[in-house]
Amino acid sequence: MQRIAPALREDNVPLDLISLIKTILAATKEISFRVGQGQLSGVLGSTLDENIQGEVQKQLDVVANQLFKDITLESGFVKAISSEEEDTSVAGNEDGKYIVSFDPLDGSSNIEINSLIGTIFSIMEAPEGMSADNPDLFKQPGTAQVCAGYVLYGPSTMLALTTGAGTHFYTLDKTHGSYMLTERNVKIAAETSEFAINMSNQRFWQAPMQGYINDLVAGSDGPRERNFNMRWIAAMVGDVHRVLVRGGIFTYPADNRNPNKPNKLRLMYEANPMSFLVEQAGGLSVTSEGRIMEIQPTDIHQRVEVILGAKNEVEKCLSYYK
Ligand SMILES: O=P(O)(O)OC[C@H]1O[C@](O)(COP(=O)(O)O)[C@@H](O)[C@@H]1O
Ligand SMILES: [Mg+2]
Ligand SMILES: [Mg+2]
Repeated sequence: MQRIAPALREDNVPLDLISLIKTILAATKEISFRVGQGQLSGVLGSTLDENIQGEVQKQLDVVANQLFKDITLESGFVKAISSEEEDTSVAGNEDGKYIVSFDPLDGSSNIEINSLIGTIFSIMEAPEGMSADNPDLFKQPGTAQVCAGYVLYGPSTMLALTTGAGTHFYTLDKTHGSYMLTERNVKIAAETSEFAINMSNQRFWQAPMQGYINDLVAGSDGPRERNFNMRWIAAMVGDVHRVLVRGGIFTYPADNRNPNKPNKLRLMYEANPMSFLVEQAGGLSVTSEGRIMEIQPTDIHQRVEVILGAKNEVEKCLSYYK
Protein backbone atom coordinates (compact mmCIF):
# COMPACT_ATOMS: atom_id res chain seq x y z
CA MET A 1 0.00 0.00 0.00
CA GLN A 2 1.26 3.43 -0.95
CA ARG A 3 1.47 6.55 1.20
CA ILE A 4 -0.13 9.66 -0.23
CA ALA A 5 2.97 11.65 -1.24
CA PRO A 6 4.52 8.99 -3.53
CA ALA A 7 1.07 8.29 -5.01
CA LEU A 8 0.67 11.98 -5.89
CA ARG A 9 4.20 12.17 -7.32
CA GLU A 10 3.27 9.28 -9.63
CA ASP A 11 0.37 11.42 -10.89
CA ASN A 12 2.90 14.25 -11.61
CA VAL A 13 1.37 16.57 -9.02
CA PRO A 14 3.74 19.54 -8.40
CA LEU A 15 5.73 19.32 -5.17
CA ASP A 16 4.35 22.54 -3.69
CA LEU A 17 0.78 21.28 -4.23
CA ILE A 18 1.68 17.96 -2.58
CA SER A 19 3.01 19.93 0.40
CA LEU A 20 -0.20 21.95 0.60
CA ILE A 21 -2.35 18.81 0.45
CA LYS A 22 -0.27 17.28 3.25
CA THR A 23 -0.71 20.46 5.27
CA ILE A 24 -4.51 20.28 4.90
CA LEU A 25 -4.46 16.60 5.81
CA ALA A 26 -2.55 17.35 9.01
CA ALA A 27 -5.57 19.37 10.18
CA THR A 28 -7.93 16.52 9.27
CA LYS A 29 -5.91 14.10 11.41
CA GLU A 30 -6.39 16.39 14.39
CA ILE A 31 -10.15 16.61 13.71
CA SER A 32 -10.34 12.85 13.21
CA PHE A 33 -8.77 12.38 16.64
CA ARG A 34 -11.20 14.80 18.31
CA VAL A 35 -14.23 13.29 16.57
CA GLY A 36 -13.06 9.83 17.67
CA GLN A 37 -12.99 11.04 21.29
CA GLY A 38 -16.72 11.86 20.98
CA GLN A 39 -18.25 13.35 24.11
CA LEU A 40 -14.86 13.10 25.82
CA SER A 41 -13.49 15.71 23.39
CA GLY A 42 -15.48 18.54 24.97
CA VAL A 43 -16.26 20.09 21.55
CA LEU A 44 -19.58 18.49 20.54
CA GLY A 45 -22.12 21.11 21.66
CA SER A 46 -23.48 24.30 20.03
CA THR A 47 -21.94 27.74 20.39
CA LEU A 48 -24.02 30.85 21.02
CA ASP A 49 -22.98 32.24 17.61
CA GLU A 50 -24.32 32.10 14.07
CA ASN A 51 -22.22 32.07 10.91
CA ILE A 52 -22.64 34.54 8.03
CA GLN A 53 -25.45 32.35 6.67
CA GLY A 54 -27.51 32.57 9.88
CA GLU A 55 -26.81 28.97 10.92
CA VAL A 56 -26.01 28.17 14.55
CA GLN A 57 -22.36 27.15 14.76
CA LYS A 58 -21.40 23.99 16.58
CA GLN A 59 -18.22 24.01 18.64
CA LEU A 60 -16.72 21.52 16.22
CA ASP A 61 -17.50 23.87 13.25
CA VAL A 62 -15.52 26.58 15.02
CA VAL A 63 -12.64 24.38 16.17
CA ALA A 64 -12.27 22.76 12.73
CA ASN A 65 -12.40 26.13 10.99
CA GLN A 66 -9.71 27.55 13.26
CA LEU A 67 -7.47 24.54 12.67
CA PHE A 68 -7.76 24.75 8.88
CA LYS A 69 -7.34 28.48 8.84
CA ASP A 70 -4.24 28.45 11.03
CA ILE A 71 -2.53 25.54 9.35
CA THR A 72 -3.15 26.66 5.75
CA LEU A 73 -2.31 30.32 6.31
CA GLU A 74 0.88 29.47 8.23
CA SER A 75 2.05 27.09 5.48
CA GLY A 76 3.26 29.91 3.22
CA PHE A 77 1.76 28.17 0.14
CA VAL A 78 -1.58 29.93 0.47
CA LYS A 79 -2.50 33.44 -0.65
CA ALA A 80 -5.99 33.38 0.88
CA ILE A 81 -8.63 31.05 2.22
CA SER A 82 -12.41 31.13 2.22
CA SER A 83 -14.57 29.04 4.49
CA GLU A 84 -18.22 28.42 5.29
CA GLU A 85 -17.48 29.79 8.76
CA GLU A 86 -15.74 33.02 7.65
CA ASP A 87 -17.75 36.08 6.55
CA THR A 88 -15.26 36.93 3.82
CA SER A 89 -11.95 35.58 2.50
CA VAL A 90 -8.92 35.69 4.82
CA ALA A 91 -5.56 36.88 3.51
CA GLY A 92 -2.42 34.73 3.79
CA ASN A 93 0.97 35.05 2.13
CA GLU A 94 1.08 37.69 -0.70
CA ASP A 95 3.46 35.34 -2.58
CA GLY A 96 1.36 32.21 -1.97
CA LYS A 97 0.55 30.35 -5.18
CA TYR A 98 -2.74 28.78 -4.09
CA ILE A 99 -6.14 29.67 -2.65
CA VAL A 100 -8.16 27.17 -0.64
CA SER A 101 -11.94 27.04 0.00
CA PHE A 102 -13.27 24.71 2.64
CA ASP A 103 -16.29 23.48 4.52
CA PRO A 104 -14.43 22.60 7.72
CA LEU A 105 -17.25 20.47 9.07
CA ASP A 106 -19.92 19.15 6.74
CA GLY A 107 -23.03 17.53 8.17
CA SER A 108 -23.05 19.57 11.39
CA SER A 109 -26.48 18.24 12.38
CA ASN A 110 -24.93 14.74 12.60
CA ILE A 111 -22.34 15.73 15.22
CA GLU A 112 -24.51 15.21 18.27
CA ILE A 113 -25.88 11.87 17.05
CA ASN A 114 -22.39 10.40 16.48
CA SER A 115 -23.10 9.97 12.77
CA LEU A 116 -21.19 10.78 9.58
CA ILE A 117 -19.47 14.13 9.24
CA GLY A 118 -16.57 15.33 7.12
CA THR A 119 -14.44 18.12 5.72
CA ILE A 120 -14.57 19.33 2.09
CA PHE A 121 -11.84 21.36 0.38
CA SER A 122 -11.05 22.87 -3.00
CA ILE A 123 -7.71 24.29 -4.21
CA MET A 124 -7.17 26.73 -7.09
CA GLU A 125 -4.20 28.81 -8.19
CA ALA A 126 -4.34 32.48 -7.19
CA PRO A 127 -4.83 34.69 -10.25
CA GLU A 128 -2.00 37.16 -11.04
CA GLY A 129 -2.26 40.80 -10.07
CA MET A 130 -4.65 40.63 -7.09
CA SER A 131 -3.70 41.24 -3.49
CA ALA A 132 -4.19 38.59 -0.82
CA ASP A 133 -7.09 40.44 0.78
CA ASN A 134 -9.13 40.62 -2.44
CA PRO A 135 -12.11 38.19 -2.27
CA ASP A 136 -12.27 38.29 -6.08
CA LEU A 137 -9.36 35.80 -6.00
CA PHE A 138 -12.06 33.19 -5.48
CA LYS A 139 -14.32 34.18 -8.36
CA GLN A 140 -13.13 31.42 -10.65
CA PRO A 141 -15.28 28.59 -12.00
CA GLY A 142 -14.86 25.05 -10.65
CA THR A 143 -13.00 24.06 -13.83
CA ALA A 144 -10.05 26.06 -12.39
CA GLN A 145 -9.67 23.67 -9.43
CA VAL A 146 -6.28 21.93 -9.30
CA CYS A 147 -7.29 19.68 -6.42
CA ALA A 148 -10.48 18.77 -4.56
CA GLY A 149 -11.20 16.35 -1.78
CA TYR A 150 -13.15 15.42 1.27
CA VAL A 151 -12.31 13.59 4.44
CA LEU A 152 -15.02 11.43 5.99
CA TYR A 153 -14.78 10.93 9.76
CA GLY A 154 -16.61 7.61 9.80
CA PRO A 155 -15.88 4.26 11.41
CA SER A 156 -12.62 4.71 9.50
CA THR A 157 -11.30 8.09 8.39
CA MET A 158 -11.20 8.20 4.60
CA LEU A 159 -10.00 10.73 2.06
CA ALA A 160 -11.34 11.04 -1.50
CA LEU A 161 -8.96 13.13 -3.57
CA THR A 162 -8.54 14.28 -7.14
CA THR A 163 -5.89 16.39 -8.81
CA GLY A 164 -7.44 15.82 -12.24
CA ALA A 165 -5.94 12.35 -12.73
CA GLY A 166 -8.86 10.27 -11.47
CA THR A 167 -10.51 10.07 -8.06
CA HIS A 168 -8.71 7.98 -5.47
CA PHE A 169 -9.56 6.81 -1.95
CA TYR A 170 -7.11 6.86 0.94
CA THR A 171 -7.64 5.50 4.43
CA LEU A 172 -6.05 7.02 7.53
CA ASP A 173 -3.79 4.48 9.21
CA LYS A 174 -4.32 5.67 12.77
CA THR A 175 -1.41 3.65 14.13
CA HIS A 176 1.13 5.47 11.93
CA GLY A 177 -0.84 8.66 11.20
CA SER A 178 -0.54 8.33 7.39
CA TYR A 179 -3.17 8.35 4.65
CA MET A 180 -2.66 5.16 2.60
CA LEU A 181 -3.93 4.68 -0.96
CA THR A 182 -6.65 2.05 -0.68
CA GLU A 183 -8.51 2.43 -4.00
CA ARG A 184 -7.24 3.93 -7.22
CA ASN A 185 -9.51 5.29 -9.97
CA VAL A 186 -12.90 4.95 -8.36
CA LYS A 187 -15.66 4.76 -10.99
CA ILE A 188 -19.40 5.49 -10.68
CA ALA A 189 -21.51 3.03 -12.70
CA ALA A 190 -23.67 4.81 -15.32
CA GLU A 191 -26.83 2.97 -14.23
CA THR A 192 -28.32 2.93 -10.75
CA SER A 193 -31.45 2.12 -8.76
CA GLU A 194 -30.65 4.26 -5.71
CA PHE A 195 -31.42 7.93 -5.05
CA ALA A 196 -30.71 10.42 -2.27
CA ILE A 197 -32.89 13.46 -1.63
CA ASN A 198 -34.49 15.08 1.42
CA MET A 199 -38.07 13.89 0.72
CA SER A 200 -39.55 16.17 3.40
CA ASN A 201 -39.11 19.10 0.98
CA GLN A 202 -41.10 17.42 -1.80
CA ARG A 203 -43.98 19.89 -1.89
CA PHE A 204 -41.54 22.80 -2.28
CA TRP A 205 -39.65 21.45 -5.33
CA GLN A 206 -40.20 22.63 -8.88
CA ALA A 207 -42.58 20.53 -11.02
CA PRO A 208 -39.84 18.69 -13.01
CA MET A 209 -38.15 17.35 -9.83
CA GLN A 210 -41.54 16.37 -8.39
CA GLY A 211 -42.29 14.43 -11.58
CA TYR A 212 -38.88 12.72 -11.64
CA ILE A 213 -39.01 11.60 -7.99
CA ASN A 214 -42.66 10.50 -8.29
CA ASP A 215 -41.63 8.18 -11.11
CA LEU A 216 -38.75 6.72 -9.02
CA VAL A 217 -41.05 6.15 -6.05
CA ALA A 218 -43.68 4.50 -8.29
CA GLY A 219 -41.05 1.79 -8.87
CA SER A 220 -42.08 -1.28 -10.87
CA ASP A 221 -45.67 0.04 -11.09
CA GLY A 222 -44.53 3.29 -12.76
CA PRO A 223 -42.87 4.32 -16.04
CA ARG A 224 -39.37 3.28 -14.84
CA GLU A 225 -40.62 -0.32 -14.45
CA ARG A 226 -38.20 -1.12 -11.63
CA ASN A 227 -37.89 -0.38 -7.93
CA PHE A 228 -35.58 2.33 -6.57
CA ASN A 229 -34.09 2.44 -3.09
CA MET A 230 -33.64 5.68 -1.13
CA ARG A 231 -30.85 6.79 1.25
CA TRP A 232 -30.29 10.11 3.07
CA ILE A 233 -27.34 10.64 5.41
CA ALA A 234 -27.94 14.41 5.77
CA ALA A 235 -24.24 15.09 5.27
CA MET A 236 -23.20 15.72 1.67
CA VAL A 237 -19.84 14.03 2.36
CA GLY A 238 -21.61 10.83 3.39
CA ASP A 239 -24.10 10.87 0.54
CA VAL A 240 -21.46 11.61 -2.11
CA HIS A 241 -19.16 8.98 -0.63
CA ARG A 242 -21.91 6.39 -1.01
CA VAL A 243 -22.42 7.46 -4.64
CA LEU A 244 -18.66 7.08 -5.30
CA VAL A 245 -18.55 3.66 -3.62
CA ARG A 246 -21.71 1.98 -4.91
CA GLY A 247 -23.32 4.39 -7.34
CA GLY A 248 -26.56 6.33 -7.19
CA ILE A 249 -27.91 9.82 -7.77
CA PHE A 250 -27.77 12.56 -5.12
CA THR A 251 -29.69 15.79 -5.43
CA TYR A 252 -30.42 18.88 -3.38
CA PRO A 253 -32.81 20.60 -5.80
CA ALA A 254 -34.07 24.17 -5.75
CA ASP A 255 -37.14 24.65 -3.58
CA ASN A 256 -39.47 27.48 -2.59
CA ARG A 257 -39.47 27.08 1.21
CA ASN A 258 -37.79 30.49 1.47
CA PRO A 259 -37.95 32.67 -1.68
CA ASN A 260 -34.67 34.37 -0.67
CA LYS A 261 -32.86 31.03 -0.38
CA PRO A 262 -33.92 28.68 -3.18
CA ASN A 263 -30.83 26.47 -2.81
CA LYS A 264 -29.11 24.88 0.19
CA LEU A 265 -25.65 23.71 -0.87
CA ARG A 266 -22.72 26.08 -1.34
CA LEU A 267 -20.94 26.34 -4.68
CA MET A 268 -17.36 27.07 -3.65
CA TYR A 269 -16.80 24.58 -0.84
CA GLU A 270 -19.48 21.93 -1.36
CA ALA A 271 -20.73 21.69 -4.96
CA ASN A 272 -17.52 22.48 -6.89
CA PRO A 273 -15.16 20.11 -5.07
CA MET A 274 -17.76 17.31 -5.10
CA SER A 275 -18.35 17.95 -8.82
CA PHE A 276 -14.63 17.59 -9.56
CA LEU A 277 -14.48 14.28 -7.64
CA VAL A 278 -17.65 12.95 -9.28
CA GLU A 279 -16.65 13.93 -12.83
CA GLN A 280 -13.20 12.39 -12.33
CA ALA A 281 -15.01 9.18 -11.36
CA GLY A 282 -17.04 9.21 -14.60
CA GLY A 283 -20.22 10.72 -13.16
CA LEU A 284 -22.07 13.97 -13.90
CA SER A 285 -22.63 16.95 -11.63
CA VAL A 286 -25.08 19.60 -12.80
CA THR A 287 -27.85 22.03 -11.96
CA SER A 288 -31.07 21.79 -13.98
CA GLU A 289 -29.42 24.34 -16.30
CA GLY A 290 -25.89 23.05 -16.86
CA ARG A 291 -22.55 21.84 -15.54
CA ILE A 292 -21.81 23.06 -12.02
CA MET A 293 -18.07 23.51 -12.61
CA GLU A 294 -18.77 26.04 -15.39
CA ILE A 295 -20.70 28.44 -13.15
CA GLN A 296 -18.97 31.81 -12.84
CA PRO A 297 -19.14 32.60 -9.08
CA THR A 298 -20.32 36.00 -7.94
CA ASP A 299 -20.06 35.42 -4.17
CA ILE A 300 -17.94 33.08 -2.05
CA HIS A 301 -21.02 31.90 -0.15
CA GLN A 302 -23.37 31.51 -3.10
CA ARG A 303 -25.70 28.54 -3.13
CA VAL A 304 -26.49 26.24 -5.99
CA GLU A 305 -28.80 23.43 -7.00
CA VAL A 306 -27.01 20.07 -7.17
CA ILE A 307 -27.84 16.92 -9.15
CA LEU A 308 -24.91 14.48 -9.26
CA GLY A 309 -23.89 10.87 -9.66
CA ALA A 310 -24.60 8.08 -12.14
CA LYS A 311 -24.35 9.48 -15.66
CA ASN A 312 -27.49 7.92 -17.18
CA GLU A 313 -29.63 8.69 -14.13
CA VAL A 314 -28.54 12.36 -13.99
CA GLU A 315 -29.37 12.66 -17.70
CA LYS A 316 -32.75 11.02 -17.06
CA CYS A 317 -33.46 13.53 -14.28
CA LEU A 318 -32.50 16.44 -16.57
CA SER A 319 -34.86 15.17 -19.27
CA TYR A 320 -37.78 16.16 -16.98
CA TYR A 321 -36.65 19.81 -17.19
CA LYS A 322 -36.70 19.94 -21.01
O1 LIG B 1 -30.98 19.41 6.60
P1 LIG B 1 -31.03 18.70 5.30
O2 LIG B 1 -32.05 19.23 4.36
O3 LIG B 1 -31.11 17.22 5.46
O4 LIG B 1 -29.65 19.08 4.61
C1 LIG B 1 -28.55 18.28 4.60
C2 LIG B 1 -27.48 18.97 3.83
O5 LIG B 1 -26.99 20.06 4.62
C3 LIG B 1 -25.60 19.96 4.80
O6 LIG B 1 -25.38 19.32 6.03
C4 LIG B 1 -24.99 21.34 4.83
O7 LIG B 1 -23.66 21.34 5.27
P2 LIG B 1 -23.12 22.00 6.66
O8 LIG B 1 -23.33 21.01 7.76
O9 LIG B 1 -21.67 22.22 6.32
O10 LIG B 1 -23.87 23.30 6.86
C5 LIG B 1 -25.15 19.04 3.67
O11 LIG B 1 -23.99 18.35 3.97
C6 LIG B 1 -26.32 18.09 3.55
O12 LIG B 1 -26.42 17.50 2.28
MG1 LIG C 1 -21.54 21.49 4.36
MG1 LIG D 1 -20.09 23.01 7.37
